[in-house]
Order: sequence, then structure tokens, then C-alpha cells
Amino acid sequence: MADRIRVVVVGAKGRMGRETVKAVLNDPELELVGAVDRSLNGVLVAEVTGVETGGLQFSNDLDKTLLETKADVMVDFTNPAVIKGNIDTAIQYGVRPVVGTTGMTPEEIAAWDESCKERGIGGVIAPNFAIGAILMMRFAAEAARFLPHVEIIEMHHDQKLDAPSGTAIKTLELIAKEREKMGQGHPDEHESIAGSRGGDYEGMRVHSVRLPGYVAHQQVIFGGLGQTLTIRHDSINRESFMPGVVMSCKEVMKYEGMVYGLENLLF
Ligand SMILES: NC(=O)C1=CN([C@@H]2O[C@H](COP(=O)(O)OP(=O)(O)OC[C@H]3O[C@@H](n4cnc5c(N)ncnc54)[C@H](O)[C@@H]3O)[C@@H](O)[C@H]2O)C=CC1
Ligand SMILES: O=C(O)C1=N[C@H](C(=O)O)C[C@H](O)C1
Repeated sequence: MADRIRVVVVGAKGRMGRETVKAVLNDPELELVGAVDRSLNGVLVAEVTGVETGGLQFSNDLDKTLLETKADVMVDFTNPAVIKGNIDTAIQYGVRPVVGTTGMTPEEIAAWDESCKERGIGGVIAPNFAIGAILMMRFAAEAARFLPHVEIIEMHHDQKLDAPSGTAIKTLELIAKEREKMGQGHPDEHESIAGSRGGDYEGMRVHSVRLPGYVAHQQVIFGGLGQTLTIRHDSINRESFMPGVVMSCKEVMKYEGMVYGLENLLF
């Protein structure tokens, strides 16, 4: 039997981290060798996830874990404040980063692409690992060629730290490649309450809703003469992201450089 891919999960106690621990354990080609979180150092991973992990304990020391476990892949679901340091650390040790954490700039992604290539390893940064979300973005980019007036409404749980979502930013970037930069709405419009018209990305408006009850949802709304078109995706639980995470852990072993967006592994 071929060697299994050795995976360390960072942010392993969090909503996405716990789901990832289970997904890695359930895949015969992957081996969970480390679980890092800033809290719970020394606590059994099984106690938190409810899944038997052969005595594996949480660690709060990323460097030590990556080195001692001889990890092939680091999956990161932490937060925008720490992700940059985590990716640098992984690349430094020759561990391939598979990153779901949102909130980095195009310049940072380009720099990691360079350092991955220098180190001879692959990496994945995916603002959204759900296949339906990838299709939603692809269909939206296609629609924008014919219906260039577009606004995005993204809806997430109220514990989310970043706005707009990484998915919304990626959608705006993909649409921007397909249409000319242009103003939308009335040139003389004004806001009676600041922020009412949402964020502005090359003339496209983006609105972020944060409420308990939501997981991750996005509507891309196009307007044309006498018609509107709405393309909507809903993640109703965090399992929706797991096939994309597992696939990335395997695909990242096969190339060099940082891939930004799961679509680059799918299409
Ligand atoms: N790409 C995708 O498909 C998805 C991405 N996300 C993103 O993943 C990130 C995490 O989301 P959630 O799991 O909902 O958040 P969460 O808050 O439930 O989990 C984050 C975890 O990271 C840990 N953490 C924070 N700083 C750390 C550090 N320095 N070292 C180690 N662990 C640290 C926290 O203790 C916590 O357990 C967010 O940026 C979110 O936007 C979420 C869902 C899907
Ligand atoms: O924080 C979340 O939950 C999610 N974050 C990602 C994003 O910012 O797009 C992916 C998904 O929307 C869930």
C-alpha cells in the first residue's frame, strides 16, 4: 500500500477544524498526524471531536508539530490575524499549505506562490471549498458578460470575523475579469445611513449580512432591461466543504506553486 499523506490540521478545535479532523480520519489515503490550536494544549483530540484519534493530543506549537510529525500537508482554518505567519512557517519547513482561512491580499498570494516554487512544493488557498460555491462563481462570471449590472449579498453566521467573505471577494475578482469597470446605480444617489449601498469593488456593490442561524450563503443578483437573474449558493452545514478539502490535500502533492481557488484544481 502507498504511503498515506501526513496531514496536520491547524485551528483543529474550531468549527471547520473539527470537521476537517473527521474528514481526514475518514479518508484511507490521508493520515492525521497533528492537531494544532492555540488552546487545549495536551487535551485528547478525541475528547473534543468525539472521534477516536489513537491518543492524538492537541498542541499549541505549530513549528514543533510540523517538524516532529514530518507532515506533508498543513490544513489551516484559523483566522485572518494568524494565517500569514502559519503559511510562512509551513513553507519554511517544506510542508504544503492547504488554506481555507480568508483575509489575505493578492500580493501576499503572489509572494507565497514564489516561495512555494522556490521550496519545490505546492499550496492551495481556497476561499470556498464547496463545489456548489465554485459553480456559483463560475456561472456568475459567465452571466456578467451579458448582464454587467451586478450586486452581491453574502450571508453568514454572526461569529464570522471578516467582511466581505472571501467567497464574495473571489466572485468579484472573477466577474471583474469578464466586464469593464463601470459605475452602477444613479450618479446622484446618496446614503441617508452610511454604508447603505454596501462596499464598492470596481463599481459592483457587496453587502454582508451576519446573523445567527446562517452557515454560509451568497446571492449574485444581475439586473437587465425588464429582468433580474439571481444565482444563489447555500452551504447548510460544514460537511459541504469537506470533499474539496480532502481533494486539495491529495492534489497539492502533485504540483509546485500556490493555487488560488479550487476551480484551478477542478476545471
Ligand atoms: N475556505 C472555506 O471553504 C471556508 C473557510 N472558512 C474560514 O476558515 C476560518 C475559520 O473558520 P471557523 O472554523 O468558522 O472559525 P473558528 O473560530 O470556529 O475556528 C478557528 C480556530 O482557530 C484557532 N486559532 C486561532 N488562532 C490560532 C493560532 N494562532 N494557532 C492555532 N490555532 C488558532 C481558534 O482557537 C479556533 O479553534 C475563517 O477564516 C473562515 O472564514 C470557513 C468555512 C469554509
Ligand atoms: O467564515 C465562514 O464561515 C466562511 N468563510 C469563507 C468565506 O469567507 O467565504 C467560506 C464560506 O463562505 C464560509
